[in-house]
Amino acid sequence: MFKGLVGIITGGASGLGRATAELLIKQGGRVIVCDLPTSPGSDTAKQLGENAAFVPVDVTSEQDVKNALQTTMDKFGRLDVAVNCAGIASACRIYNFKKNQPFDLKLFQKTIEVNLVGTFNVIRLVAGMIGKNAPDADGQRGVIINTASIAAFDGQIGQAAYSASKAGVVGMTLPIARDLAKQGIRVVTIAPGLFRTPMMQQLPEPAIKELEASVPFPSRLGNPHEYALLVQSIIQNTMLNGEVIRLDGSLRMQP
Ligand SMILES: NC(=O)C1=CN([C@@H]2O[C@H](COP(=O)(O)OP(=O)(O)OC[C@H]3O[C@@H](n4cnc5c(N)ncnc54)[C@H](O)[C@@H]3O)[C@@H](O)[C@H]2O)C=CC1
Ligand SMILES: C[C@]12CCC(=O)C=C1CC[C@@H]1[C@@H]2[C@@H](O)C[C@@]2(C)[C@H]1CC[C@]2(O)C(=O)C=O
Repeated sequence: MFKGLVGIITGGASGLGRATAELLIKQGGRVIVCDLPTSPGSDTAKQLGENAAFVPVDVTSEQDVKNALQTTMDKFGRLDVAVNCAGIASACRIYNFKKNQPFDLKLFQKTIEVNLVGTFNVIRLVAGMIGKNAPDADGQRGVIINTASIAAFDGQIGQAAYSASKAGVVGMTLPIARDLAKQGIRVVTIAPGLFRTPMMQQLPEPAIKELEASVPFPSRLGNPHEYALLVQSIIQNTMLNGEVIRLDGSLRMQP
């Protein structure tokens, strides 16, 4: 299905990113796994086989992302798809009245820096390389897929930083799609609900059970493969552009 296709996946060493790398390779694609040097990215790429390579990347660094693009060119000669999965979760109330402590400003800045600025940094750099592709019969050169969260719309208590970072990803989806439309590069954002990944598994199992029960149907955490299936569908469907797609079993998170 994806023979000849080359993708970059940030946050590709874990969770949603890793499942996406697995599916793209299974469908005949080749993948550059980008993740922090401290991540298991190198082992992940080995497990994925010869159609994968790992490049240590902090998505907030211009130089790191440029290195990843250089490796993509050297190893696979082109880039068709970028999937932005790198992200961090944070939780802090705006003011802790028991401790007389305001929200930690550094935590707010870090969350925005990785989730929003990091995603933007990758988009602005991959666009140049995807734009070099010859257009297909439909005039398309490639696709950029971002990961927001339903917290962009129904942010919970303690989620001001995380929700703001993801709302930023939602907000820039349409204008960037418009910026890149003439080059035939599509931009689509997925807003996942609750997925069973290491990010979620920091929570104790009883808390996870409670979260699962809050999902109308199916009342369970999403499987990362289900996220990857949506990535596959976005790649295949050229009409999808400038949109944010919720993938959440119709969950609307409570305060
Ligand atoms: N798991 C869930 O329920 C949901 C996750 N999301 C979002 O999906 C994305 C993927 O999350 P998961 O797979 O669940 O988490 P995860 O924690 O399993 O994977 C995230 C990956 O991003 C990498 N990463 C973190 N900071 C980075 C940086 N500065 N540069 C490069 N890589 C970095 C981590 O090393 C990790 O491998 C995140 O953006 C997250 O906010 C959104 C909604 C729900
Ligand atoms: C805030 C949540 C839920 C309540 C809890 O006990 C612990 C949490 C920390 C991780 C959060 C939880 C929830 O808000 C959903 C998100 C924001 C989760 C991190 C990723 C998350 O699954 C998401 O982005 C959902 O859309």
